[in-house]
Amino acid sequence: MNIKNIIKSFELNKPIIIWDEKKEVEADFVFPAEMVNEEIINFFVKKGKGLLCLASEEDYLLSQGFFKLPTNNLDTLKTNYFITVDYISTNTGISTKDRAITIKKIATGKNISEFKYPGHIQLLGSIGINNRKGHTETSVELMKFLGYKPFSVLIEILDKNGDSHNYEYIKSISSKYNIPLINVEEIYVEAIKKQLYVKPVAEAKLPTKYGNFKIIGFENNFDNKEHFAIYKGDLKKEPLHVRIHSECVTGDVLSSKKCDCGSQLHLAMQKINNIGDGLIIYLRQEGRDIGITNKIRAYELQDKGLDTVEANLEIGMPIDNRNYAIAAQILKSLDIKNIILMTNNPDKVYQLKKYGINVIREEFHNGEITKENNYYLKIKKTKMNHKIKL
Ligand SMILES: Nc1nc2c(ncn2[C@@H]2O[C@H](COP(=O)(O)OP(=O)(O)OP(=O)(O)O)[C@@H](O)[C@H]2O)c(=O)[nH]1
Ligand SMILES: [Mg+2]
Ligand SMILES: [Mg+2]
Ligand SMILES: [Zn+2]
Repeated sequence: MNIKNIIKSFELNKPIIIWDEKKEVEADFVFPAEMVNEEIINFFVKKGKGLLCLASEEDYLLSQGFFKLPTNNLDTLKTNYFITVDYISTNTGISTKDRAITIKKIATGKNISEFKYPGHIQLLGSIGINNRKGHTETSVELMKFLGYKPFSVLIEILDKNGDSHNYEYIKSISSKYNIPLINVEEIYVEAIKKQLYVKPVAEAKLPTKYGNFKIIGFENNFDNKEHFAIYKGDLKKEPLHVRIHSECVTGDVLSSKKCDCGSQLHLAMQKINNIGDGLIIYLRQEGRDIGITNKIRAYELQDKGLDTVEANLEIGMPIDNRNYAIAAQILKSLDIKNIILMTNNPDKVYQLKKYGINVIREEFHNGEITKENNYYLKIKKTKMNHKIKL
């Protein structure tokens, strides 16, 4: 993401385009609300043609007295619509001049007492990029880390025929007007690198069968799950040995032989105890983050002959739903940047690097191979590209 180009575009009174390939190429023009003017609104409604919206943080809007529209919850995209408003001194509210005034007034901190409603500016509440990766959240987040006030104006782009979701058209608009095209995912990654949603809040001794460790608890505003970490020695050691372990209650707690999880966890504890310095992050991502009940559903199908990949797909779940942004956040909260990662899973390495962690190298980390987990591990190796030695 080229931040200079984005700011340059705004300074030339041009928007940027934020697009989302996952939502079948939804693309919106986006501009900082604090800089809005008639000319840009005119461009938005002429070339964008969708619904003109002003996005801001939900908590802020609520604190200013703006409120949400009732919903029957049938909108699967979960757009967080607030009321529509016009600034009190506007005329009909619909002219580009009126709309620019309304937007500016919201961005300068006016509260609901100075607005008429319903009106012509649709308000949207951002619930944070960690909770939802929509245009609302990404555009507000982008404003924040570019140093603008956290208010964005946005409008969905419809093509010549009035259709949305046309990537070729969006690319052509971007090059015709020389407007930077930015992906939702790029903004998400940048937010994970720049912001800190997690902080260590408690630490205690944890003597174990495998050595004397310390355990750390976190305040987590990222996904609100109770992830924790254990470590031994000096966390300042560089590069630090790190194991990022996803919860497997059947393997870790019940000593199930169906997988290698419990043995991998204990091996990591033994290794770190021997090395003297290292960290294990225990992520509450049961069942590759589909939850224990879904994992049991998948196990039921595996009893009937499906493999671990087919079973997840059969119950309508992704093969692997894990996002390691939270692991990158925990490392960042502990001031750890350079690591040796104990894993056979290339996706852990790929994602951590993407989120700004310097994985100096990966250390092969085989658990116990049993007759019960052999087929499962073979599938992980062949279908999920894990570097398991069988
Ligand atoms: N959905 C599903 N999840 C499983 C199955 N078997 C194990 N898991 C989950 O897979 C995850 C394994 O976590 P890890 O051992 O940290 O990760 P990994 O992908 O094996 O990668 P490395 O061990 O680092 O090489 C845990 O969340 C388990 O609960 C299965 O058959 N189906
Ligand atoms: Mg939209
Ligand atoms: Mg594993
Ligand atoms: Zn397991």
